[in-house]
Amino acid sequence: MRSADAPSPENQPAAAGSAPADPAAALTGLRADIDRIDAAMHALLIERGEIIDRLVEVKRSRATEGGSAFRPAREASMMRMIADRHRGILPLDTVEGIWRVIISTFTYVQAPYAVHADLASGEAAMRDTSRFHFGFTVPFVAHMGAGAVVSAVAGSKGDLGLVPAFAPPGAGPWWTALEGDNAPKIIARLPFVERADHPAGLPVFCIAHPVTDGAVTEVEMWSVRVAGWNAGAARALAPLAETLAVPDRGLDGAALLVSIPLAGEVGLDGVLGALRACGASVRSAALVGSHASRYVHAPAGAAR
Ligand SMILES: O=C(O)C(=O)C[C@]1(C(=O)O)C=C[C@@H](O)C=C1
Repeated sequence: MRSADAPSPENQPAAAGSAPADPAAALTGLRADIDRIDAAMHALLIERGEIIDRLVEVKRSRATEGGSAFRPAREASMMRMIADRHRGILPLDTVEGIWRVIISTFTYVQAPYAVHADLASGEAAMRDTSRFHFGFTVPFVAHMGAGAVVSAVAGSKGDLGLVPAFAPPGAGPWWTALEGDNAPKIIARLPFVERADHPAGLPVFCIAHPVTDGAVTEVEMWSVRVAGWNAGAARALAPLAETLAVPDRGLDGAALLVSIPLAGEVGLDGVLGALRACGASVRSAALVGSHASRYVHAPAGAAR
């Protein structure tokens, strides 16, 4: 069998600028090549499904495996490999979207789940993000507010939640509901592959029951409650860690969701120290998840 990525010799494209002697025959031949490639890709997807069947059996035999099929670390590394090896005229967005749908749908066939999304800060962008990353086979459930999303995930067997990775005006401290060993956790930040013109670029946190296998811990997410929150503390934190801050319990209380890269120099102690140095007192700090570090992709030749 000829390799799917090599055009048949008789269908080699004419050299640039030179028209083929028989354009109709050339078109027929090129379409035959496209049919051959489509059939090979389809056969590979069917074979991928058979591999997933075997993978499910292996997972069942391992004590470490939980009920959910999500493996965020594996997904992040796959998306990075895909972005790195991509070339040619097909836009990276398309390649990324195709693989997101492949992976999410194969996750779904392993263990069905729904995606609960918070539409409170706009429906169109959140729907686009959900469909881009999870396709149309995985059911989409709309909610108004991140708290409702967290509750839906907590009450489900293995569903996912999507909430904006920013605090819209009036948002509450939804992440405090992630405190506690058995509460849902942040397991990913999407999109995996970040770039300025991403077609589904709304930054979202992905929430699920705690991942027992395959969690990615490059960035830890901490829920921190402080009293004495003030403008100086907010300014001191800004260069140290990405933080969502909303009012909490009384006039000068704040609930913070702090992203702390494990490879970074600051760490949780540095963040808490900076808060204290500005007169804020730290009431509690709880780990509420982790995710892969941002993978910023720039086109070849552009600065990363
Ligand atoms: O590698 C796994 O554990 C899989 O379940 C396979 C697969 C995939 O389709 O590639 C699906 C779900 C996981 O989140 C990661 C990858």
